[in-house]
Amino acid sequence: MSSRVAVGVLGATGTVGQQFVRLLAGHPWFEATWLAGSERSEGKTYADAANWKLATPMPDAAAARVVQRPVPGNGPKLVFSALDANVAGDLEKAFADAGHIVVSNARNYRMDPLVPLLIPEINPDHLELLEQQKSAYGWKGGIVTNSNCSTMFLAMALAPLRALGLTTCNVVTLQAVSGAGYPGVPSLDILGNVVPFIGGEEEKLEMEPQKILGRLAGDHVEPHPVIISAHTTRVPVIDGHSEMISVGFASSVTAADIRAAFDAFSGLPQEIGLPFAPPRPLVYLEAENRPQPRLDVERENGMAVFLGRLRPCPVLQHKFVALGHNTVRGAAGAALLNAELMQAQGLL
Ligand SMILES: NC(=O)C1=CN([C@@H]2O[C@H](COP(=O)(O)OP(=O)(O)OC[C@H]3O[C@@H](n4cnc5c(N)ncnc54)[C@H](OP(=O)(O)O)[C@@H]3O)[C@@H](O)[C@H]2O)C=CC1
Ligand SMILES: N[C@@H](CC(=O)OP(=O)(O)O)C(=O)O
Repeated sequence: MSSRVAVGVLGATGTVGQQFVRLLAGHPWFEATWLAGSERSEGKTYADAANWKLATPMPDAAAARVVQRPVPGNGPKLVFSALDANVAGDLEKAFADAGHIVVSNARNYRMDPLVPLLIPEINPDHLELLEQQKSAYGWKGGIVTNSNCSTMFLAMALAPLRALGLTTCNVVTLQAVSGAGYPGVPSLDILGNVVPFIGGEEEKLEMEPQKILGRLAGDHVEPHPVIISAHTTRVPVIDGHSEMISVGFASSVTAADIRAAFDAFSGLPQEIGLPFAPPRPLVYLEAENRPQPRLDVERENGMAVFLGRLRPCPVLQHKFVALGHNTVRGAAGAALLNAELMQAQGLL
């Protein structure tokens, strides 16, 4: 019998769900024993239900599992959610109510004041909000979320700059098509093209980092005061969101200060050696034409954020490029790291 903790995946058949299934197959602590989908998939084997789009083969154990109906109370205590946001609100709440710990990718509860919007390298203490959920909402379980994928890479890059007096940020994203799920953006809209609109994305990029970078003050998070302006675009890249970031500070900061802050950035996952923690959360690439999605996004198992091209900005003070894997560090991998931290802290 396996000594790994049994876990479930809601939305296991989708783009992010498939990354969960792939990453969990080799996980040292967790074992996916329960895979759930919509009515479309219920009762089929995972092999028949999932339109597998990853370059690695579908894990054998998952292929043979029968996809379940997402009924609260069924399945293991810990469930990862890769649910479509149209249904995640009601379903995740019902699972938390029934005693499950829901570690979610969906946007529905990210800005709930009592739900941790967790990046373990930045705000592990925000997990203390789980206790408040129990008393305020009466849930027997709880909900922890990871951020929007573009927010993830921006917040990771900005976190070490707080100590330098970060005040303002302008970000322009170039987001991969896998961010829109499957089948996602029609090929005739995206091939040879750039679409300068992703619904709701700019609002999330402007608000979520303030909560993530904020300070836990008893029963709530005081948002970090950084002001962010975001432009988001969809580009014909398969995996990997690039971000062109400019930053301003309360007083003059040198490029050397920023590089030192990037290079020194590390957190609790690295300190306690969580299985999915990248050795360095931020990896600065020296070449003048990096990071690039095709060359860099799969490095470090897709769990690090790659930075480069730090240079002066004549409008704010400095500018640089960031890149991250949107369905790994921006979604399934981030949720796995969140759950690893919770397991290490005895919260599961
Ligand atoms: N793609 C990305 O890069 C990122 C995505 N996210 C978020 O993660 C979530 C999943 O995204 P993604 O994988 O791209 O989406 P997909 O559309 O690829 O997958 C959606 C999943 O939800 C399931 N589902 C849909 N309706 C129901 C229902 N009524 N009951 C139960 N299950 C249902 C689907 O099951 P079935 O196949 O059986 O119909 C499928 O497994 C979304 O909330 C998204 O916003 C977050 C960060 C990054
Ligand atoms: N909107 C993101 C993916 C996503 O689903 O984000 P969110 O979980 O914040 O809705 C993208 O298109 O790349």
